Amino acid sequence: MSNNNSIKKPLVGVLALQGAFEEHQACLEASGCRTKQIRTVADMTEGGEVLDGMVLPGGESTAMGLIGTHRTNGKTVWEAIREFIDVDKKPTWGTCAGMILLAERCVGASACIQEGQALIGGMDILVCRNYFGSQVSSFEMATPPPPSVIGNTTTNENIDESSYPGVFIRAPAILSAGPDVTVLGKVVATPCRQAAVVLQELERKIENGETVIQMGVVDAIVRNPSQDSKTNITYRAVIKPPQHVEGEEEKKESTETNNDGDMTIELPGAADGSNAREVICAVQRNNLLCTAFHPELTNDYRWHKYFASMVRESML
Ligand SMILES: NC(=O)CC[C@H](N)C(=O)O
Repeated sequence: MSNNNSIKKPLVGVLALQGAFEEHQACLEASGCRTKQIRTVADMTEGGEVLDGMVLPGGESTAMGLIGTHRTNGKTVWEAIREFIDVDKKPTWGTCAGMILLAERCVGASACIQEGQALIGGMDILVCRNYFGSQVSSFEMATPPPPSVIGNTTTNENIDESSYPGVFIRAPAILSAGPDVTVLGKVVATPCRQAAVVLQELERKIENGETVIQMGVVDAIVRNPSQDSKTNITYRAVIKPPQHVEGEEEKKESTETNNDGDMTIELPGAADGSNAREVICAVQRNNLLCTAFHPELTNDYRWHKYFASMVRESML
């Protein structure tokens, strides 16, 4: 095994089934990485060089799920990516549709998939698809800047703490995040009409004390037992109403996950009559990074540089 990683440029795979993969490649290359388009399981190892990280781009998560879970023989691309994340612990970043794929739980209409959205999972978050509206209501909004790059920051590299131009295109929002997820950014935004209906239905169920498993609009990942001891658990993600113990101070945004994978959530409340809510737009959990917006559609490489630093750090 060659160990000259300090001079080796990281090799980042970009899932290229559909969506904005070429734009990600350009930004990653401008941030000191080499890139490779990934369409099949074989692409992930072909050529003898292992990938150091992976990016799942924006696009259409249902379409990507249909291709990514298609099995000809051997592993599906989704299974290979799960292993890449869980077993190899390689840095993986999902943007927009890619973030949906990395979520453990997802609400929002996915009309054509009966068994629920084909999620890869791994990030302990509940996302709402298309929260910010349809394609025509795409917009740009200031979002918090990414964390500063990890590792050897040269002193002459200025740390830019100005807001980051978030490009939101049919973007999902994160409604709640588990206790070991680091929230890297929040925005205040009104859900689109369709998302408001989904939220209302979720809120109604939660208020009635109903446990949400799959309610038509809720797609929850179902893990299968596998050979690997690390993932040798079968659970169905379940959303339960929050348990308020009398006298205990009410916890904001409480999200707890027990060992069965059940999740107790509290949805972000409407701030005022406009129904705007404070939702999460960027998170990290160990080797996983998710952003609801599209950093690959701007000339601001700060998020790509941050991810590149996560990848370099993992190679040490
Ligand atoms: N720009 C995007 O990636 C949009 C995501 C899309 N709304 C989905 O559900 O997959």
